[in-house]
Amino acid sequence: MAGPPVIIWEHEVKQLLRYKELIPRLEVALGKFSKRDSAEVIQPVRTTVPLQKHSGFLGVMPTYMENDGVLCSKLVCFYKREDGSTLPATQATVLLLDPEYGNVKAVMDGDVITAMRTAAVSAISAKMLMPPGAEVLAILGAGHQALSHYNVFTEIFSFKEVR
Ligand SMILES: NC(=O)C1=CN([C@@H]2O[C@H](COP(=O)(O)OP(=O)(O)OC[C@H]3O[C@@H](n4cnc5c(N)ncnc54)[C@H](O)[C@@H]3O)[C@@H](O)[C@H]2O)C=CC1
Ligand SMILES: O=C(O)C1=NCCCC1
Repeated sequence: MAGPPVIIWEHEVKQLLRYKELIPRLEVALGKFSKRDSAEVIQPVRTTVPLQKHSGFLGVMPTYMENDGVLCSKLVCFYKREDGSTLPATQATVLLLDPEYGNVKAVMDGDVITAMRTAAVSAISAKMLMPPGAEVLAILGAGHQALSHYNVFTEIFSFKEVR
């Protein structure tokens, strides 16, 4: 019978996730999603609960990959912060469940996953859409997403300049 869930903290997620492994896996997952085959991926549109008092939302993002035996959900709170606020704009947790029994197998910090997954899918779209020979990378903002996008874009492409 299942034991208690494994907890995977932020520093451990950071050690485990590498763009060179994440990107090919995401490309496969995106391909499966595009097939619209319910045995490959069921991923309903994110459900959001407004947190009006706090100018934010709770987003619930479940996915089931029957063929791969993967059942998981991200829970993410995101907020409109005041200019200059030092509070995080998003905070996320990812739960991995056993699809047969329904028990939670792992509770993972979702902040690094959110930063790296979002940037990795941008990089995948750039692989297909970026004009060949593009020399300048421009990023708006300088927060978490800006940094993760900088990291992955400079890891897989060669730019002469980043603005
Ligand atoms: N689609 C997805 O999967 C995800 C989307 N996001 C979205 O990405 C955005 C950024 O998220 P984080 O990097 O985590 O937030 P963050 O708070 O770490 O960074 C936001 C940055 O934008 C800058 N900024 C704000 N207004 C600006 C303006 N008018 N012009 C230029 N820069 C401006 C801020 O100074 C800050 O550096 C948010 O809108 C968030 O909701 C975040 C995570 C996942
Ligand atoms: O899809 C996500 O993940 C997020 N989207 C909007 C902001 C927070 C995270």
